Amino acid sequence: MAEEAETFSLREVLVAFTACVSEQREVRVDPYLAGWKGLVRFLNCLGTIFSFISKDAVTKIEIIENYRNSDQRDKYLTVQSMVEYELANGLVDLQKRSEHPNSGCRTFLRLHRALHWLQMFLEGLRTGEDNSKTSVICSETYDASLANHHPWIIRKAAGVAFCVLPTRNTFLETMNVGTAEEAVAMLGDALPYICEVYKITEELYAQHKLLDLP
Ligand SMILES: CCCCCCCC/C=C\CCCCCCCC(=O)N[C@@H](COP(=O)(O)O)[C@H](O)/C=C/CCCCCCCCCCCCC
Repeated sequence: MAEEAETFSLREVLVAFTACVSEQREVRVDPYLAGWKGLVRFLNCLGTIFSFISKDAVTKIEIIENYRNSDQRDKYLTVQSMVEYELANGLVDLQKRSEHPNSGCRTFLRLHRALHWLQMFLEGLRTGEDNSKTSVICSETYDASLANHHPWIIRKAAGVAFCVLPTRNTFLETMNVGTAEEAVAMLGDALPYICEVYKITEELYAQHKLLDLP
């Protein structure tokens, strides 16, 4: 675990998200997944109580990675090309999970919702008081976002896990970018990029009426 903590770098994660948006305002899938993989590495350092969360994230990352490693890899280069390809070929379960339970669109939507939480959580960390509780920032932002899509049992388990999170400054210092102040400055630089990735994806999914995929 200590080894994983050493290899986690907030800088790498944030750089991945800053590389997501192309000049055509498309969201590139590979850096998006790289960003999530870095976050999962960080989550694994926080203790086994978070394993059920990281396992679910890894499952979803791997589903999309498998598309990127398949014969159809080019169709999954960006979120836009993925949506276009899967919809045009009837590869998305729109009403009920049945023939295509792990479509790229459905799986990406789960990560996209989690990105909304991440955006709010990082903003809460960035603007919080020195000794504010990460657990409170985490549960407030979770309740305002992802929790709306989770059943009671997951919400309960998540609430219990959040209780072990350290104070804000300790949390910021584990990010391997220097002092808490330096981590805050880096978050300030990177958050607009994360917000942009979220906004573009949200608009795309809304345009195609995909925001409630089962
Ligand atoms: C920059 C460093 C600081 C931030 C560190 C954050 C680290 C977060 C790393 C990963 C976040 C995990 C993302 C989880 C994706 C969840 C996707 C999802 O909603 N899955 C549910 C629905 O899936 P289907 O059943 O429809 O296939 C699934 O039911 C969920 C299961 C697991 C529970 C998810 C709880 C998520 C809580 C939010 C993350 C808390 C991490 C706190 C650590 C600071």
